Amino acid sequence: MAQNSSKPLPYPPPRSGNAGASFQIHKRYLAHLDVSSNIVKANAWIESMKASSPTNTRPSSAIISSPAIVDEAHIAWIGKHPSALDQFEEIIGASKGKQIVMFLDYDGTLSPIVDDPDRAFMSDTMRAAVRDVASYFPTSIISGRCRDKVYSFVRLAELYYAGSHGMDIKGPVKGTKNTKSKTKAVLFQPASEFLPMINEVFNLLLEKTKSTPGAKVENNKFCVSVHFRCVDEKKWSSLAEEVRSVLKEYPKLRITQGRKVLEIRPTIKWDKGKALEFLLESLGFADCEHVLPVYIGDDRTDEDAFKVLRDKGQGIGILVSKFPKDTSASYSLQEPTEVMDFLHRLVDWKRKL
Ligand SMILES: O=P(O)(O)OC[C@H]1O[C@H](O[C@H]2O[C@H](CO)[C@@H](O)[C@H](O)[C@H]2O)[C@H](O)[C@@H](O)[C@@H]1O
Repeated sequence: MAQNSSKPLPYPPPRSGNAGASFQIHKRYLAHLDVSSNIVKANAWIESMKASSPTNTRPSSAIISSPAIVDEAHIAWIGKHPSALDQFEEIIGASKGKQIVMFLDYDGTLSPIVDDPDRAFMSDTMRAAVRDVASYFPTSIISGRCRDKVYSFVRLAELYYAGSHGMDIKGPVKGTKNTKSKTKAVLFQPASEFLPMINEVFNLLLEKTKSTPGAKVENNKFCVSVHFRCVDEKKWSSLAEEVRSVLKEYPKLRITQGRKVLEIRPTIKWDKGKALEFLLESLGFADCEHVLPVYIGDDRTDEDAFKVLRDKGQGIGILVSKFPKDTSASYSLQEPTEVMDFLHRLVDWKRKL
């Protein structure tokens, strides 16, 4: 059994460099965070949701055997996924002779995580940073949210939007100066046949969960989110069981976990990674060597996009996280304010060219 410890964890986690390379990361710690199956039992969902969005910046003491191990884990993790701000020159170096194309997740990346999903507003300064970035580089928002909802938060008409985890893609009507092809209004909805089923399940989940204080069900058009953030943790198992009991009648739907949320979506082979590939193609960069996709995201569903970039050996994945997570991203940023700093640096660099 792991022991509790009173020694505070370093915050912010150490940033600089190669010190971490010599440490072996604590395997049990990361293994705990890695749940690769999409359909897992209710308890595993719960553990995964807790791990992906801890209530404070300290990893759960239940999975750490000593503070020294936590320090080592942090340092080793930063060694493997260094700050995209610290390594800015390296990232820029990789873009030489290439067109940077930006992909940005919304919640936890452009807006801080808050209790009420309807109030996850983006700051005006972040909006200005995204607008500036989009004036130099083709830019897409890829979100688990319903596309209209994420647009209502971002309100920038010049961007591409991929809502419902990439199952609802729409481009700007006008082409931008950065696109290689003459851009037509892109619209792609690979899961449209699931719409009636998703609505049915949304209503069933609303009914089923209404007796659980704090539970919230959100209709994201081609998927549904069941929020646990405001539910007493003692009730998480029964809430997860309610979700599972509804879903067992719908074998064509699957459940994935995010930050204190269960996400119900069609079983089709489509995710944020596929959306990234689709958007690159729509922008005229399919099989192109002269493109550098940069994807920034904070959640488990963003891993599909990080993995596409890693498997292609092309592009830059940046995970937004304050604590070690198993990830296919190469770099890290700690929180949305660091994302904004990174966007500013990109724009400043481009303006000086
Ligand atoms: O792909 P994303 O844009 O990151 O969307 C994933 C989910 O984000 C939202 O939930 C998360 O943010 C909420 C607001 O900060 C927070 O209350 C919740 O606990 C987080 O899970 C959104 O509401 C979900 O529908 C998305 O699936």
